[in-house]
Amino acid sequence: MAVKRTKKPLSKRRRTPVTAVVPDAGPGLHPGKQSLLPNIHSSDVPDPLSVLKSLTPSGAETTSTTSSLLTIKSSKAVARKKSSLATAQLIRRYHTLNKELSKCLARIESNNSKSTSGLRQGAIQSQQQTATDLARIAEIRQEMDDLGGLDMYQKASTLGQSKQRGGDSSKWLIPILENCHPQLDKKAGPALRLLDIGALSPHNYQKYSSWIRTTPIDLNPQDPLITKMDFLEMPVPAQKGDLFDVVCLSLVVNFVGDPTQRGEILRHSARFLVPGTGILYLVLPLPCIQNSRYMDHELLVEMMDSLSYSTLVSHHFAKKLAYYAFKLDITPKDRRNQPKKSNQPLFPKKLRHDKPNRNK
Ligand SMILES: C[S@@+](CC[C@H](N)C(=O)[O-])C[C@H]1O[C@@H](n2cnc3c(N)ncnc32)[C@H](O)[C@@H]1O
Repeated sequence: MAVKRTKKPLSKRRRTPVTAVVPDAGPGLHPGKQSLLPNIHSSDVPDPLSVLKSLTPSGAETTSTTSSLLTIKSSKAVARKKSSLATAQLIRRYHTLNKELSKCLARIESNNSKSTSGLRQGAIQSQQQTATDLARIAEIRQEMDDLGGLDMYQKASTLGQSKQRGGDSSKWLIPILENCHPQLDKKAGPALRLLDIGALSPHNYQKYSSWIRTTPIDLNPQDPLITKMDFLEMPVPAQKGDLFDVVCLSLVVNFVGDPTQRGEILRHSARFLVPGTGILYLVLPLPCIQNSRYMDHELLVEMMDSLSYSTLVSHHFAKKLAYYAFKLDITPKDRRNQPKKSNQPLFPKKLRHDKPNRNK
């Protein structure tokens, strides 16, 4: 069902930078289960790849001496559960490190600008802080490497996409696209262009290739069919005909450590869509929406409205994930004459739900 939000009068709308506050939560983590997962350190996981391999369902112990089918099944289930926990822990630790890394980098950048303009005492303090941050960055990078780096994170996420864990998130989008394009002849060739950002597999939409043409991109492609590309540096299509009908950001925004960059990714997505019909498909871990002190459904919708996604076509909260489909306005703000932007964030970090068990 399409929910058309009433627009504020133009004079009341703010147009300053968006800072998307999406708290850390690994993909596929159920809010209620988070406290059961201790924070892991590199020393706790000496060789994540072998942990993952040994714990994958196919590696479950099912020897010929196993006395009954029931035992085989339960040992597989236990192995699957352990595998699930190992991947979830790895993903979560990677996210935490990524976020801390971004904070250190942002602080260094801000201290650099302070030390060129500020007072001597302040400059000394900034230099000390920068030295501390640089040392911490080295530790963080080492721990990330020890965990297997982005490559291992992606392998863990791919495991999280496997059918046993609910599959990839493309299936929720398909009925929405069918509803949005009722006249579309699915046999007449791939009429819809879809940009899959942060694609772990190039085959997520293969079943629908008769009517959807997919362009998968990723920072670190796991398949030669995926283009290596940082979306933030992806050039905006020069021709109208090169715009996309769908942009997918499935479990990507929460992956990004820096809140300003999260906002930038969402803002940049609007430049790739066909105005008036283009759909942004946004998937986030459910705790980002339902278990955060700073973010919730209403704030997300308000933020998206400020980025020219004023129509929430549909949303759905599953056990672990929140799915959103937003439609791009017919006249996106980026393509209007805008007054000069202020440096103040449009959505500063503000406490919305002060409850003890909520994510920070
Ligand atoms: C958790 S995986 C998401 C996988 C998949 N989309 C899914 O729904 O399961 C996040 C992916 O986003 C990619 N990513 C993050 N920032 C990106 C950027 N700026 N440009 C392209 N890919 C990016 C990462 O490399 C990583 O592979």
